[in-house]
Order: sequence, then C-alpha cells, then structure tokens
Amino acid sequence: MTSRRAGPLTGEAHVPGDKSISHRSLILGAMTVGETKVTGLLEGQDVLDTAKAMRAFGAQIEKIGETWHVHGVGVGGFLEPENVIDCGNSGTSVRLIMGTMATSPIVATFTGDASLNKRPMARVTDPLTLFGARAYGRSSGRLPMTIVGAKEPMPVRYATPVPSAQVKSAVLLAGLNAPGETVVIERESTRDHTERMLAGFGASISTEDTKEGRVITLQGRPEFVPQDIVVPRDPSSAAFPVCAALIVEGSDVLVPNIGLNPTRAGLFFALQEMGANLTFENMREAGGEPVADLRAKFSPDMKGIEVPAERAATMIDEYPVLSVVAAFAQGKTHMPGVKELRVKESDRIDAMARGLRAAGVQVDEGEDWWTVHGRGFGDVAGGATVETFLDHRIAMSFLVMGLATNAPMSVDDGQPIATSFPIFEGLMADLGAHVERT
Ligand SMILES: O=C(O)C1=C[C@@H](OP(=O)(O)O)[C@@H](O)[C@H](O)C1
Ligand SMILES: C=C(OP(=O)(O)O)C(=O)O
Repeated sequence: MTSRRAGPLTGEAHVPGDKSISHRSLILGAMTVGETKVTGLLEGQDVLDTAKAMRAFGAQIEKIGETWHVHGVGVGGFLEPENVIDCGNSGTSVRLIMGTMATSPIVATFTGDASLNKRPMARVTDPLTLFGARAYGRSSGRLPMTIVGAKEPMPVRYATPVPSAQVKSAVLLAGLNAPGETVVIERESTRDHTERMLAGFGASISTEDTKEGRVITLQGRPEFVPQDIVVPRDPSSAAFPVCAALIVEGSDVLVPNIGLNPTRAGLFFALQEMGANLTFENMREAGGEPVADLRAKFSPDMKGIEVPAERAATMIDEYPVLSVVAAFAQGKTHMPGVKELRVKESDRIDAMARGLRAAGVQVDEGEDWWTVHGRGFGDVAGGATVETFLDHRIAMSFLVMGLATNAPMSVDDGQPIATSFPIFEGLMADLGAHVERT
C-alpha cells in the first residue's frame, strides 16, 4: 500500500471498538452462564480469533444484527478443544486464553502466525505453572505450545517481572478457577480493563497502591452475572487519524467517543506536550470510563519532548505513530523505558528505525530507548518502501507518515491492518487521505 500528500484531512473519524475490551468481553462472557450481549465489538481478526477459540472451549457466540451474543459455560466449565487453537497474530488472545484454561482439567495446544510464534510465552506460563498447570512449548517458551490445565489448582501470589497487562490478566483469569485468593502485584500499572470488567461481571476484586506497587486481589470461584457491554472506541486506533491530522497541512478532524482510561491515554498527553493542537471535547463518563471527542488540527510548530519512562505502559502501542509525529516536530524526541516494544508483533524500535531512516529521519536506539531527530514540518523526505514484519501498527504508522512526506511512502504488506483496524483504509479515504493499494 502507498500513501501520499493530498489536501487537508477533514470530517469525523468513527474508529472501531477497543481491542482490549473486545477480547475480554468474549472471554468473560464465555466464563459466564447465561447470555452476555456486546455491542461495538471490534471485528478485527485478532478479536475474531478470540471468538473462534472461545467456541472451541464450549461457548456459543453469534452476531445477530449489530449485537454479539455470548452464551458461556461458567467459570471452570470449559470443554477440551478438539483441535489446535490458532490465535493468528494476536498476543492478547493466546496469553489471556492460556490463563483462562490453565486452571481447568483440560489440555489445549496453541499456535499462531509467523509473528506470534516468535513472541515470548514464558512470561505467562511461568506463573501458570504456580497454579499447577504444565506447559510444553518450543525452546525458549515459544508457540506452538500445549498447556495441561491444573486438576487441583492452587491460588497464587505473583509479582509480574515485566510491565504487561497480558501477563497480569492471564494470572487473574487463571485465579478465577482457583479456590481462595489470587494476588498479582505490578510495579508499574498497566491497562486495567481486566480488573474493571471482572468487577463488572461480579467478581470480588480489589486494588491497592502500595510501595511494592499495585496489589490486585481476586477471590476465586465467583458467581458471574451476564452483562450487557457497550465497547468504547479504541484510543489506540484513534491515534492514527489524530496523528495524521496533526501533520497534514490544513487538517481539522474530530474523533468522537474515545475511551480515555488513564492507563491508555498517554499518547494524547505526549502530543499536547509537543504543542499539538489536540483538544478533548465533551468530556463525560460512559460505562465507568472517561470518554471524550478528540479534535486534532494541523500543528506545524510541534517540538520534540522527553517522554517519561513511567508513562510507557499507558501508550505502549502508540510509540510507532508517535515516532512519526516526532519526525515532523523540531528537535529530538527521546523515548526511554520501552524494552517491551522489542517483543510486540515485530521489534517495533527496529522496524520503525529502519523505515524512518529510509525516509530521511535520523534515529538513535539502545536496547530500551530510542530517539527520533525531528526535521520539522515540510522537511521529511519520504520516498521509501518499508518492511512491516506482519505488524499492523508499523503498516499504519508509515501510511500516516506518507500523507505528509515530500515523496510517497509504501509498505510491503497492508494485510495485518485488518487485525485491529479493518476499516482503516476507508476511514482515512473519507477524511480525504490518499492511501492506495499498490
Ligand atoms: O492486555 C491487552 O489487551 C494488551 C496489552 C498490551 O500488551 P502487553 O501486555 O504485552 O504489554 C498491548 O500491547 C496489547 O495490544 C493489548
Ligand atoms: C501488541 C499488540 O497486540 P497483541 O499483543 O495482542 O498482539 C498491538 O495491538 O499493538
């Protein structure tokens, strides 16, 4: 796919439902006897892979009109799947589902695509073995992997060694079918959708900020109550039209109804610190989460910033597109504390650095940091074809970049965009962007 400079971006961008909340709606619905109804579900491939997996464990899931109906089997009621569970490109699917089944007396084998089969799974299977589960994967904890669920699970107290909502969630979901109290301690707070949604389904869960970090305590074997869930729109998807509007001359784009949970909204504060003309309109509460309409306007005078390391977890998926905006700002944007970017769908520091350099932007990097040397508006060459390594966020970031570079930008593979943002191409075209299949 190729993108190139055109007129201003204008109008409203209705981005799809939140990916994290969509996965959790299906998984928690599958663990609940009765009917959970979900509207606004992200129908990206990652979430569809979670739906397929939940069916394999015994849940009934169907879409009628605009509503997804989930009939679950109850906590501890999972059936043993008859076949290998293919989670495609989705780390969230495989890690959360491994946790969910690890305390049931069943066996399941998981696999994924070439990207997912390279990603580390020991971070999840290490705590799951403490519950009594066993894991047999490829060397260094890679998929394909078989999990033998614990017959008599024990509750667990676990301090997560990496800042990861997927690890935290896997442990909490496993703790649902262990008798007694499961405790997760995270030094740096990560997205808290699992905690909020577990409470919504009726689990007894509490969170306390201590000097050890955030301590989350869950009582096992709850009686879940089916829910009606309205999924808010995804701030991680909103990032793309927002950042595009900031760098395309004359733009003025409204991105309505975006969830601004503080554990997710770090990018927008970083952009404001850079001097972006980005405002939150109509701030309100929906489903217990802060929500706003984002208005982004062309911002030719942005400056590079130091992004605080402690903010990393609140914007972890947004660094690729932030680095694109940074290329159009004056001065350096330094991004420390981001080692986790190296184990996403691709090594995102490496993938972005290669593409940015090919487009004429200087990037310095270390194991857990990187710095983009901004060239200022109007002075970014572009004209490169970039390898995306099966990573949707790399593909979308460079397509956004090409809307403002002097020469067009191309990505070798636009296919992965459908994992999280299947309507990206049409939505950008409706705003006036030139994004084409090549
Ligand atoms: O829990 C989740 O829904 C997610 C957690 C994050 O991953 P990590 O837990 O690996 O940081 C994020 O990158 C991913 O897109 C979704
Ligand atoms: C990291 C991501 O997803 P996952 O870990 O679910 O593959 C992402 O969507 O940017």
